[in-house]
Amino acid sequence: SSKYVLSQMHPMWQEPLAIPGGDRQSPIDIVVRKSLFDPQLKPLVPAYDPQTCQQIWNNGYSFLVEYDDTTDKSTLKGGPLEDQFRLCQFHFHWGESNAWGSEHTVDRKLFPAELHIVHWNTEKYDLFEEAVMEDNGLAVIGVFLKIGKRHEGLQKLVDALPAVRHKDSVVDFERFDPACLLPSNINDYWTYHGSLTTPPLTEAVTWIVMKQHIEVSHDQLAVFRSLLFTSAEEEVQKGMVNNFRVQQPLRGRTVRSSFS
Ligand SMILES: NS(=O)(=O)c1ccc(NC(=O)NCCCCO)cc1
Ligand SMILES: [Zn+2]
Repeated sequence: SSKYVLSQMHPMWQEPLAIPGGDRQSPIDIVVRKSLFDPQLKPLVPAYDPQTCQQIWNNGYSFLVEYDDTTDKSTLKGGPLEDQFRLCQFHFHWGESNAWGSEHTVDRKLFPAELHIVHWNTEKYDLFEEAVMEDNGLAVIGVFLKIGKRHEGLQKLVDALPAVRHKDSVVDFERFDPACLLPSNINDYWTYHGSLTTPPLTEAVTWIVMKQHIEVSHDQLAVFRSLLFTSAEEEVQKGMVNNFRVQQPLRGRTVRSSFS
């Protein structure tokens, strides 16, 4: 584990003084021995159609790979979820060094990066914008990244990143199946009720954090760090690194595990 003082970080946005609700914020530290095995948790059922992949967008926080979420072609159900959810985007959070970068931690262990696959509840809501305001509106799968062998499936995405170097740049991106970024075992996960980790920080998320990480190479992660927070017009260019939120108080919440 890496004991680093990150106090001199330059947060990309100011933590608001008052947070909506504020007692189920994300990310959190997952204390493994305090998580509760729930035998009623079902296997997760992601069903993604790569044809719904549309574009990559640098939004000034991260880069989002966005999917057409106007039909039920790419869905997530099962696990802790009662309803069917629709894939809308995935993105990552990472550090300036391999010593930190993830948003969630496991027994305080930091990972160099974390993938978030974002879905919204299409049984209860008609638009993402509605779902993002409701307590069971979103489901986000979190996957930790470790530095190791090159991830062949990720390379197609890495090769496209120079085209979205600056904030607000967008490039077409087709036929990418996010399932290739999931670990081989998706039956072992932790789940808890939390929030978005960037504004609007709304407490709408059922988090599903995979126990098994995926591996990417040092060079692949280095390309993430070549992106910029700033748009092409700005004089001072800022490297897109450390785009993670610090851990938030658990406030009495229980983290359930799908494995004992
Ligand atoms: N880091 S996180 O908690 O996974 C997260 C996910 C989605 C968002 N917001 C988001 O996707 N807004 C885009 C709305 C586009 C509507 O289609 C913010 C943070
Ligand atoms: Zn995220």
